[in-house]
Amino acid sequence: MKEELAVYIKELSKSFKKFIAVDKINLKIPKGKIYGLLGPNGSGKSTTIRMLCGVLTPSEGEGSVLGFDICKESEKIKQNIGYMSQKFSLYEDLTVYENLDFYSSIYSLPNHLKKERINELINMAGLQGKEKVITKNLSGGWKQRLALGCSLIHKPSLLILDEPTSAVDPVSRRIFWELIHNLAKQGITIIVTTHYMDEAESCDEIAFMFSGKILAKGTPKELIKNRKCKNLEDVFISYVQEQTGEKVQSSFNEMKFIHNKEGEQK
Ligand SMILES: Nc1ncnc2c1ncn2[C@@H]1O[C@H](COP(=O)(O)OP(=O)(O)OP(=O)(O)O)[C@@H](O)[C@H]1O
Repeated sequence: MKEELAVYIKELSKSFKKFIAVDKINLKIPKGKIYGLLGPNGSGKSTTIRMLCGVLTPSEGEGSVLGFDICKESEKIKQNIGYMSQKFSLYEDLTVYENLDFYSSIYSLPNHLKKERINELINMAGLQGKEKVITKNLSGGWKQRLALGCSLIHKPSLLILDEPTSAVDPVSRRIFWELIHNLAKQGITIIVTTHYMDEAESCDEIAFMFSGKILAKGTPKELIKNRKCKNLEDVFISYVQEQTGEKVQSSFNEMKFIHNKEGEQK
């Protein structure tokens, strides 16, 4: 049912002049799920996310995020979601505590709730003992967890993560994903874009984007089983080959195609 969905979008498109960046996509994301948006560079993931966050007006289509209309109620969407990108949006010269305090002011958290909420997030992110450290002196993994804390300061029920782990080491990626799973267990819906197949496999559902379209969606297990492939990377490559009629030479992430001189596949 529609009200059980955190995100519902129908035939959503975005064009920049004549270029179609997102082409009639449909998504239904149930509350409390971790939903992965996958696709090579330029496939339309960030444009989709920007429309879901209410910062970019769709050219066509309709939809709602947390029950708010994406075309008419973008301000309400912005107030009710958490967003974190690979750039982290932290103030490097402020301490860990001051960054959280700053975000609590942006979201107008009442003074009597501030301290408690900041302490909750410091515990959630494992940042105890680092409250007074200047942010620029933190490693990438710590900055990432602080950025996650800042994005949760107003207790959003939907968290949108745009390539959150692309700037951190493998150990930090694993710790970060443990935090994400804990948040989902608390009922927070999570939408995450990623290039990493292991991350895609730990999502409840995924959609694979290519050239602005969604080529396939479902649970990782379903997709692998239905396509009779050994892993998700092979599933996606097989969909791209079917769509383009060309052979994919390299990994999903780079998507290089093999042509012969006549433009036919080798
Ligand atoms: N404001 C804009 N004006 C013109 N073209 C744009 C604009 N924003 C995005 N595009 C184009 O739309 C396409 C999709 O971009 P988008 O950033 O959504 O892809 P992506 O899948 O998020 O890729 P990446 O992983 O590199 O961020 C790209 O070809 C991009 O150049």
